[in-house]
Amino acid sequence: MMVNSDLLLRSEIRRKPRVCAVSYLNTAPLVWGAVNGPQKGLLDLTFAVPSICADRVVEGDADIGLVPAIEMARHGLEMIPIGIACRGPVRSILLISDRPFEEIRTLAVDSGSRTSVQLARVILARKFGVSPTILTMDPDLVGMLELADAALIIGDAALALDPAEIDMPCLDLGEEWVEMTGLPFVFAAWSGRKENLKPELTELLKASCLYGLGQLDTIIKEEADRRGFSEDLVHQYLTRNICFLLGDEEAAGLALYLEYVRELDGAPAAVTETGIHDQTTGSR
Ligand SMILES: C=C(O[C@@H]1C=C(C(=O)O)C=C[C@H]1O)C(=O)O
Repeated sequence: MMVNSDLLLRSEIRRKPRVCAVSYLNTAPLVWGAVNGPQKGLLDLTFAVPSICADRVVEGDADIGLVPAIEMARHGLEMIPIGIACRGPVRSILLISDRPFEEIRTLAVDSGSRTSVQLARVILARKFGVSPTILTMDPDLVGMLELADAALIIGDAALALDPAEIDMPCLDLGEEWVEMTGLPFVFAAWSGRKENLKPELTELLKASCLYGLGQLDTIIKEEADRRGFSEDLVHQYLTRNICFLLGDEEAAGLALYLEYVRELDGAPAAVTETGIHDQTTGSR
């Protein structure tokens, strides 16, 4: 008995950290070191849409995940200051409407999203004075607009659309947020239960990200090819739209977002930060 529990304990200790990353293009730099670089083989890494990343962390199936900001707050998770943020247009969070925004009564949202659904509610309420009913669906613009007045599409599905070719009112919610508040917006960050955010793991994730940021030319070529996007789009997206290192301004943007969501319907607490104390921002 003693021997068995001892073995169990040791295998627990040796088990690789279970990390759930977002499957979209924006996550490639964050995991590049863990997939292709010096951190390769050190993590039990899986990929999923953001809503599933949150579920895996909350249900204990992952130690840490790229968790949508709203879910970090809802579940009292801690975060490390590395994730997906923007300081202007984000390009991949699009709200497309078949009528003026003030007339939206129903909004179909991508089932992979959690943070941007609440961001859409905040922008629609504060700027356009509407509080639509939310319908959760697969990210198919035509199908969404058959059932709702407007559609929220995120991630690679949004990158596959060309906003210039959409003949309907279209909002970039990153741009809307920055215009409204003067602060960056944080969509997701590496996050988990306090006891799982071990310093070695947070250092490893930081090293993987820094490695990725040093390999952007390679990432742009390989990911453009793999995902069927133009290199120009991927270059613009990863070097101008998305920020990866979260600093004090991102923290302020996150706190304000949570306050605005709380004003809409009460609840989410603040998110606490842990692990890495280097507050360099990722703006370029
Ligand atoms: C900017 C993005 O951020 C994403 C949006 C999220 C959300 O809406 O819950 C969560 C994770 C991020 O990957 C995007 O994927 O387009």
